[in-house]
Amino acid sequence: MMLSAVPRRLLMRSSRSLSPCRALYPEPRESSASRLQARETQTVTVGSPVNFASRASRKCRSVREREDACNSTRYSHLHAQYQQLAARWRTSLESRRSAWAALLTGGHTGEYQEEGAGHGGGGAWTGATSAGVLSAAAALVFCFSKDKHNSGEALLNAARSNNAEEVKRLLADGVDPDTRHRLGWTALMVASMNRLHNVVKVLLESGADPNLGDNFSNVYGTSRDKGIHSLEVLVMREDEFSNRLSSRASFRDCTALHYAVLADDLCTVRMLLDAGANPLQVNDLGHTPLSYSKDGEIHTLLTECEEKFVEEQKKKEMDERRRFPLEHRLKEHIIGQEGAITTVASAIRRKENGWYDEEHPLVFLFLGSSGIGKTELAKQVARYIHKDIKKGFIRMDMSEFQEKHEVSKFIGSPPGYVGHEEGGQLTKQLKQCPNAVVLFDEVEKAHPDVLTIMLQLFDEGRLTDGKGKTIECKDAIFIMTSNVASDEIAQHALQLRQEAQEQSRHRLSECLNKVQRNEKITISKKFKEEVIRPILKAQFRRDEFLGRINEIVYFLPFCRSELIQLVQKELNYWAKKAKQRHDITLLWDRGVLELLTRGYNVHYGARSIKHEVERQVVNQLAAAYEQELLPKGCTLHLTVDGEVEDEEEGETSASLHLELVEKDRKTRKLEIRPPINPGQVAYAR
Ligand SMILES: Nc1ncnc2c1ncn2[C@@H]1O[C@H](COP(=O)(O)OP(=O)(O)OP(=O)(O)O)[C@@H](O)[C@H]1O
Repeated sequence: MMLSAVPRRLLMRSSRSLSPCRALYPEPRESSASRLQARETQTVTVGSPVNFASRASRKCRSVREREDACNSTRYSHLHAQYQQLAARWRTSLESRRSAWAALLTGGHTGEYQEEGAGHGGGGAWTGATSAGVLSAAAALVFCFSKDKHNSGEALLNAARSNNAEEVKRLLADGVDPDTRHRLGWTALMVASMNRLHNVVKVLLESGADPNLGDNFSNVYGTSRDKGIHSLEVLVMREDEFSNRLSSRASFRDCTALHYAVLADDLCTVRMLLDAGANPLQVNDLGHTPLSYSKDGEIHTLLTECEEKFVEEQKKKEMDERRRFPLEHRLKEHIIGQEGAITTVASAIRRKENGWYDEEHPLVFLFLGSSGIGKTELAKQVARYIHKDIKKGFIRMDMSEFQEKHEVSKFIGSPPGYVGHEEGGQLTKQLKQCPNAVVLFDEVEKAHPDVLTIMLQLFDEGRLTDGKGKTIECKDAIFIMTSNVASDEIAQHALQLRQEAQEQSRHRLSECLNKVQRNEKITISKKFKEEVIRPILKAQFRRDEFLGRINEIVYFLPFCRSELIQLVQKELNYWAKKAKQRHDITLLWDRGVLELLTRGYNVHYGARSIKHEVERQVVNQLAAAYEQELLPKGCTLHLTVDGEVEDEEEGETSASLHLELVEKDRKTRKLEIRPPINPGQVAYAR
């Protein structure tokens, strides 16, 4: 059932509960015991929030019944625990109330007595004390506690007791307005739930964040997470937060605004919205504050604010996109592949700004050899669009759908067939996020029937699963990757680079000794039409399939400067690991980068660089570590023995070795015993 459908009825208590903290409330003319007894005789309607809310007392009652029936030791124990807790909380609450009362009235001189250490912390004062006998000094000692934890607790207590002056004073003393209760909520949440307007105002003025979410889930979940008895959690929640909320419903990630709406408090809702509370923020259950509002002023206000907020957010995103274009973001993660990045970013820009055909989803085909950044680019696009990459990125390995019967794995089997209940791999994930970035990896391996389904998906922007349910996904982005024609593309790119190099050499050789390479190349239209299109047509056999692809994106082999960046990235990765795991600082020369680029293999792309670094550098580090040659906290210098020629061709006798940097900055070559012998590693193209 959608919680939003019945949130208020289930989340809020319509009458007072019979929990231990209720029995402790200082209602003057009735003793706690008689109240507890009276409440135990109340009839509780099954399924109503009252019934729902009075679990602690029901537990207590059931304990007694069972005790009478079978004298079970287990339940006597629970009962005893309950009694003990109730007594402890009575003492604690009464003393706190006394302290607050003393503070509020300006304080009286008198005496106070502290209970044994470890009993209830700062608030555990003797239950015999009352507001009258508590001295102002005692109250001040209680509230002026210098301990950070205690002052955070004091803030929460002051907020709960509607003591705005004390809240102000504590905040002026430097207490963090966003301090959390040990069960997860903040003072602003407490004040919002309890309609304490002055406290809300003071907290917001002091910079309390209205968009923080509660870490408290429900009584049982929190009890499990924190390792605290559920009764104690229940008592704390009722006593120190609110007794009007269900103990079962989850409140994780509820903001102060969610609570103000639950409390039906227009004034607090206004204050929070004015202070920048986000009306679109969802809690753990995916509900915005609006889902908890009744029809009326709060509902209207929140609806208006949601619309305004969406507009503002759009504006902000536009500004952000202008200041930091998608191309720049992608280039932070992807080395080279400028053509691919520009093509993809331009298509997404068209979509984001409303310059697109909203009837069809965006479809890309990424072509190029292995390990060259196709998957990485798809992931980065998903991260940019969705932030939450887990749901926003769907990856389908199309080699799993090579057989005709595997179509059912893709979209689910029809009723009566095996696996009908499970649903399809694609449809299940698309249902969760219909505007996801979907990667169809190695699409050339898919069975033609699967391609037919994909064509329907690309063409109509919707998909019908085995159960007959239709998923609308016109806003999704579909990316297919393929290694088809990768050799031709690589060959063509290398040829273009060579030609560009020749031209540069020709132009510059007269004035420069070293030729400056022009490494930017563009795949020609002629090559795409005459070489690539026929290969794709032969592979996919259908013009309409190719016709539905918005952009065919070409990924090219890495040039020299890109290889240097890849090696640098890899070494940075290992240097970070060395520091984190072993407190070792790793440094290297430029020559090391040059030498490691020689491990590049055009068929394996960036993966070949990763493996080369592992072989030549990480192996040495691991062996030196094993042989205890690396003192803790040392600095290592990775350097090259021999000359690394600048030319890409030919062999070199150069090799890598590790040096230990001594305290006087002198270096000492590490003698790593076999099997690692870097001197024997020769680099061949
Ligand atoms: N251009 C690049 N910039 C940075 N890292 C890259 C680049 N290309 C590949 N890598 C790294 O190499 C690894 C493999 O890359 P990726 O998965 O994107 O390859 P691919 O092109 O999809 O190859 P395949 O077709 O084999 O799946 C990843 O760890 C990725 O980070």
